[in-house]
Amino acid sequence: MTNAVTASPVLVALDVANLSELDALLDNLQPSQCRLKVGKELYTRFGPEILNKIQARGFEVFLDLKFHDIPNTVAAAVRVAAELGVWMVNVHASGGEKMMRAAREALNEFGDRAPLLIAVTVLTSMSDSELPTLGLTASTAEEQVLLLATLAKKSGMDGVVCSAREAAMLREQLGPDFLLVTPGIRPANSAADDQTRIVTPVDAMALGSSYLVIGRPITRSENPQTALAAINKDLGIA
Ligand SMILES: O=C(O)c1cc(=O)[nH]c(=O)n1[C@@H]1O[C@H](COP(=O)(O)O)[C@@H](O)[C@H]1O
Repeated sequence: MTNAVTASPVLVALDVANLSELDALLDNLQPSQCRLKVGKELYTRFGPEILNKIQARGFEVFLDLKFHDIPNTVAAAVRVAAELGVWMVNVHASGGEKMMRAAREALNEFGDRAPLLIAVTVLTSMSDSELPTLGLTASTAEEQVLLLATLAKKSGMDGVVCSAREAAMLREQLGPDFLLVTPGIRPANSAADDQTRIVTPVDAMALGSSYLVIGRPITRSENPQTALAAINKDLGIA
């Protein structure tokens, strides 16, 4: 997508439970400072209307519903996301090559207006020790991330969601243009919460991240705008 409204790589995760919390955040944040991510909680409660509301304020939106289903269903879902005008949408890479290719083909018909299509690899809340419980033979999350990211690139994805801890390895293996969207970002001295594979914003960019997904360190801070401004400043963005 062209005509980006912000130079910031920060995607603020709007994981809020009600409209008053959302409105407080929307009043506090500016489209020139960040993009916004609408996830399962907000979307399940309010539906596509919530996207109109946020986009009407000038924000570009990452619709994070992590689609994972049969190819026909996922293709139809990403097509609707494109019709809703979102800037980025995601699917689970573990849905496989056929599913990802179907999603890609569905978006091709939108040309330049197609949202960026991103595949989730291994969730940043997951640690190496959990992999065997899923029947995965990779001995580390990094190994599984590389496998899924390589498949995602081959299947026509614009990039992947991964931990910034895997960003340098993926940047080297998959080249300069493949987007690396990294959650699990924690400014120094922030609580890790339920994330296990965490990295600071500055380190994440240095490791090769394209976009940083940041939720609670901004949305639960006393002043979200100040928290975001501090992160942008650290990243050298006015
Ligand atoms: O796809 C995502 O955005 C995502 C993938 C992943 O592996 N880990 C992950 O935390 N996320 C999302 O990134 C956000 C992180 O929020 P905080 O942990 O509050 O910064 C949440 O909205 C998660 O749903």
